[in-house]
Amino acid sequence: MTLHNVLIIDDEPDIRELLEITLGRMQLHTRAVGTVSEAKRLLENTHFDLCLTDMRLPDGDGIDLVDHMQIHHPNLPVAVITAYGSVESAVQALKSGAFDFVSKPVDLHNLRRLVSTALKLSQSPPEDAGTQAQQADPHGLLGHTPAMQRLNETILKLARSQAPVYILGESGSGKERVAREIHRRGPRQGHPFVPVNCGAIPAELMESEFFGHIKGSFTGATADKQGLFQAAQGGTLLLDEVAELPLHMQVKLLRAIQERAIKPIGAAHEIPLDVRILSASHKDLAVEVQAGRFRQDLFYRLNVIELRVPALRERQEDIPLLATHILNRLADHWDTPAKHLTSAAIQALMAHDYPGNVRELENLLERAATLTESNTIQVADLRLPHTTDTEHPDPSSSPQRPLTQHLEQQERQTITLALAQAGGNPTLAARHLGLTARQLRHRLGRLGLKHH
Ligand SMILES: Nc1ncnc2c1ncn2[C@@H]1O[C@H](COP(=O)(O)OP(=O)(O)OP(=O)(O)O)[C@@H](O)[C@H]1O
Repeated sequence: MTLHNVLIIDDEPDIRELLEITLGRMQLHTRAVGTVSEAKRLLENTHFDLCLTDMRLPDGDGIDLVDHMQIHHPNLPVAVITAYGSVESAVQALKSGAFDFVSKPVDLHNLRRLVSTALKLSQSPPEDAGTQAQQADPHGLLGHTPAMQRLNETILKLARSQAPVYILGESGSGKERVAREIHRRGPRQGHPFVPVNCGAIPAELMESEFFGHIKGSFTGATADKQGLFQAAQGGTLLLDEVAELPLHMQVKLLRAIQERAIKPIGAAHEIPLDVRILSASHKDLAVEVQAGRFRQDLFYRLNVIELRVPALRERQEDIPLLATHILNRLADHWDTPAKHLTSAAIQALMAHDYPGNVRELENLLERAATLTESNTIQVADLRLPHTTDTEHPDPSSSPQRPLTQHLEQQERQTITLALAQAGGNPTLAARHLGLTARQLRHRLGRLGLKHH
């Protein structure tokens, strides 16, 4: 077995020694230097698997080194050691491309976690965003437009970092899919990805949902319950619709992120956390902060890196590819031959505005594929607002009907998705939907969805 090589940069001999001893016990080989220039020299002719640098060095700061490595050694993970409580410099280092940080005094548990993540990274060099494999990947983000290629490239970079990412984009534009990709392409891939819809959990249950509780800690707590943070241990937690978090939860969340630990309700001790936090919203959080509805300190912690998912109307050229993919998926699902769009129908799809983005395209095609008997979908079958066939009005689209239908379809999709994400487990799906298991059963019955 080859020993992994770690470069330590710190000007305090005591800390250098402590780190060398600790990493040595982890069967790692170390080299330690005290200045930026020595580090740069060593990096030129020695292979390293990880670099651990202090922030304040005699001839520069840790950020200079992070910048240098992004250019000259982009595949080498670098982590910074920050002074106790200096959140700003940690955030700045993450923004510059450091994959993680530890704060002084260095906690050995955190250090070990960081090192093992880093070593996974250095074993798997970044992939090429444009590969065929990725385009054919059913879980990946489809799209050839420059906007999507840029997004895919950024995702691969962010997957290698542990920095919190705030994903901003219109409803249905693919924010959750982006978050899944960040998780799936990074070193946490073998661990859970837990999406939480912050708008769907009743405020009074939120603390227990997030942090868990101990049996008997409040009326109704009849058994110990693991919270969502613990469910995501080792993996990634997506705080979806994060702008909906009530202020009292924002405080608790900030604390959990800062301390990297949680305390279940009624528990005597904190539990250390190893969870990467991603968040998403269709609302602009900066605006929410200005309006006093979102805490600035939490915003600052979540929004270390901001990633915008383009609206579908900004990448119209991707619509044919997406449409074909969706129709093929439906055909697979229904076990029928795939339906095709006429070129006029493709044109019409490309000209549509999509306030509901990719999800709207999916719904629209599902409706068209369901209602069209033939294997070819024509413009009229799409029932786009400006292409409605006025000579043959559809009796089912009386003024009140479309909204009810639309809502029902949304509900159906949300529930189906939740069940799929929960691996078919209705209790888990109900929890993610903010419903009781009984409420979910009732809805499944009403929508005619059978669940086995
Ligand atoms: N680039 C893409 N390629 C393939 N499918 C996509 C892409 N973007 C989005 N989708 C699909 O569109 C649907 C909506 O995406 P997703 O749920 O990620 O959006 P969202 O922005 O999180 O929505 P919301 O704002 O409602 O939470 C999903 O079924 C997703 O798989």
